[in-house]
Amino acid sequence: MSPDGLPEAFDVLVHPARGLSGELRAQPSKNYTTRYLLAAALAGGETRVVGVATSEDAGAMLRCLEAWGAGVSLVGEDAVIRGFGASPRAGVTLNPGNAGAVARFLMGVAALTTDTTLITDYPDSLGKRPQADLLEALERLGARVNSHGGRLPVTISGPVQGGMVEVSAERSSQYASALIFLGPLLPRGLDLRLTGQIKSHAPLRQTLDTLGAFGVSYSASEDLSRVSIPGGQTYRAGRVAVPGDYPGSAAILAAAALLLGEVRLDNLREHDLQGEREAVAVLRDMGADIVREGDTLIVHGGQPLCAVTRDGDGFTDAVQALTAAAALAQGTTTWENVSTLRLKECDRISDTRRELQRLGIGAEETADSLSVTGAARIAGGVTADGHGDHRMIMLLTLLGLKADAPIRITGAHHIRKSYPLFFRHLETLGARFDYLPTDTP
Ligand SMILES: O=C(O)C1=C[C@@H](OP(=O)(O)O)[C@@H](O)[C@H](O)C1
Ligand SMILES: C=C(OP(=O)(O)O)C(=O)O
Repeated sequence: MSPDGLPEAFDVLVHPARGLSGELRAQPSKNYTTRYLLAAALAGGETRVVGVATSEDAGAMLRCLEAWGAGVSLVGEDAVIRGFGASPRAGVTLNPGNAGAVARFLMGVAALTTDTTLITDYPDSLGKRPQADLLEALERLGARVNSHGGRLPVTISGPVQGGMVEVSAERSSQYASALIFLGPLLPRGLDLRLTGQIKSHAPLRQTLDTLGAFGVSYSASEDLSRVSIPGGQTYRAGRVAVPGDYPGSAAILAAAALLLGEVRLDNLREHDLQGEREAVAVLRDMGADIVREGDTLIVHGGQPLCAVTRDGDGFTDAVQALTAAAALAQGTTTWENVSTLRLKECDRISDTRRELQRLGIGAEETADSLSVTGAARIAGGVTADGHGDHRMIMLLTLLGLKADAPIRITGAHHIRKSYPLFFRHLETLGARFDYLPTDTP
């Protein structure tokens, strides 16, 4: 059993639900947790990160920072970090699990060390995700890099001085974020030029926001194609509070919109840099009844939904959740400009299309878009493949709640990557799941 009371590895059987009602507090943001923990470690003194996520990705960051020499103690819901500043230990092997952002941010910082090796125990997921754009930028800065054809495992050694460097932001914003975290600690700082069509602006802004929260100065052009960070700075230790998580909450909001009842979701501040905040506006445009009262969103579910066409890049981690709404909306919804979804925990375009089709829902793809034609009903009674991807599992769960007969989702424990209490939260709203232990983690 794991701390959430669920088997270590399991499939989930999702029972159809008539309605969802009740109140929840949104879990802590994944993206801010990883950033605040890293910045706290890069600071000299002690930082209290208030209300950290308990997901596997947060755990991966804590484990790696500790291996590099940070002091880590968990006090209630907070993490207290004693930083290593600009001097992480040399010769350490880090395993960020399946956490892409964690892996990439650590690769950037590894240029402060000698012989940091990053490995993964997810060779079929993180092990396949591309790292070359970041590794080449680090090499151009003077780092020594060994990789497995631009993929993990990689070994990185500094020192690097800094200066001007280009990095492609076409496949992921995480490469640029990694360099931005490194920049202030380099003697010459960084004059970063982002090349290609920049994707995922929102997490980049969260990275810059984090620098600001730790007293680091920088300047950035409006379109983020240039970021200048003066060198020789320090991250200032202190106290930061993690806001609520919009990507995971988007799945709760979509579930609440699809089913009858009233759901109140607290801890979601209105002015937030998480792009997935846009999920609220998208659901409203589809016909959902969502009202905001301060940090609480109130959903009156069961309204008929209609299709929309949107550029999905601004809310990349909410596309799967919104696809559940699209699968039951009238008409064909298209998420455009979402090519980066192919490079996440699974291929969130092709794999999603296949799972939807298997459930009898019309779906089509192009290189950079996904279109979904809403079905009047979903028969269910089938097994769907979770693809080891927490966001695919959220999507399939929502479809199971709306189906006529239960849907079994394989590898549902991978939900713990970002939202360990996802099933528990839905249970408190009235959903019913059977957890079926499996052998293969
Ligand atoms: O910087 C981050 O924390 C993240 C950036 C996004 O990735 P891409 O920049 O690869 O789109 C997002 O999908 C991921 O969950 C977290
Ligand atoms: C893609 C995701 O995370 P990461 O890139 O950090 O693995 C995600 O949370 O959906």
